Amino acid sequence: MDDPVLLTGAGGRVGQAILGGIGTDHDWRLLDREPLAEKKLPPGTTQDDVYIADVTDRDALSDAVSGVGTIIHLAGDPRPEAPWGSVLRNNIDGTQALFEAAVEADVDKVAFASSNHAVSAFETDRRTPDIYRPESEFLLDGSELPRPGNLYGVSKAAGETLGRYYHDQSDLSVVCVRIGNLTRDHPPIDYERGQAMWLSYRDCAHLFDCCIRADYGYEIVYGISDNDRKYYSIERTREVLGYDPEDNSAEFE
Ligand SMILES: NC(=O)C1=CN([C@@H]2O[C@H](COP(=O)(O)OP(=O)(O)OC[C@H]3O[C@@H](n4cnc5c(N)ncnc54)[C@H](O)[C@@H]3O)[C@@H](O)[C@H]2O)C=CC1
Ligand SMILES: O=C1O[C@H](COP(=O)(O)O)[C@@H](O)[C@H](O)[C@H]1O
Repeated sequence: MDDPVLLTGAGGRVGQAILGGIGTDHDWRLLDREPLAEKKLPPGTTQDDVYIADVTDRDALSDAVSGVGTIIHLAGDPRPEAPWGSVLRNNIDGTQALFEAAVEADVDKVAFASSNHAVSAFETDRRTPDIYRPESEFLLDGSELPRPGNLYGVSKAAGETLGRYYHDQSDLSVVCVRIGNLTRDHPPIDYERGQAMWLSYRDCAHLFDCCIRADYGYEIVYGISDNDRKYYSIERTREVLGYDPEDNSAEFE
């Protein structure tokens, strides 16, 4: 197994979903630019395992990645409406710094938090809302070119391309997970798009556990629950990572 695992953006929603599900299964290092309250640390992890640093701080990153087997890289600006200055700094520069540090430290694997917004412009007026419904056969499978619907999506497509570059330049394994809509306890209400791309907290934790344990080269996969409504295929996620989701937004309708 590829422990210790560095989790960037550990204090956020995705980070906490992961730690809530598999917090006791790995030896963690947690990085965030904000301090992490005790309640955000899984059992067995202490403030000594926490790095309070910005991902654009290359010296701090070099310290945090030393001796690490796998990195789950979540830190960044998650807002679909985020302005260019913020995604350029936090998402693109930060992700480049992260991959560079990973290669320099001989890390084995990086799982990168990409997004549905890297491909959200596939949701044209002609296709929607039909593709959000169970009868639709329209499926993206990760082999399509990015088609971002906003500058945040552009930054995620850039992160995927940085991953491709660093994988090709070194033996770093990279999986880019195009995460759907992570919502705790139940799918988003009255929001068909969100129900089609719902990722439950337990499926999220299981998915990133698979990213730590599986063997891969370079992959782009979708990260959603096994929803009846879906326009993202999770076949590749199952095949390459062994992902076996338990939740389905249809069970809440
Ligand atoms: N929540 C969701 O449904 C989805 C999230 N994602 C991606 O997953 C990742 C995590 O998202 P969330 O947990 O929802 O966001 P969040 O805002 O809840 O958490 C992000 C965490 O990263 C930290 N952070 C932000 N910029 C940083 C920087 N420059 N250096 C160090 N730490 C920094 C923040 O302090 C925060 O704790 C993001 O990259 C986001 O784009 C992708 C698709 C869907
Ligand atoms: O990438 C992300 O996607 C989710 C879902 O997008 P939405 O536009 O349907 O809300 C979003 O909630 C999350 O904040 C973002 O990081």
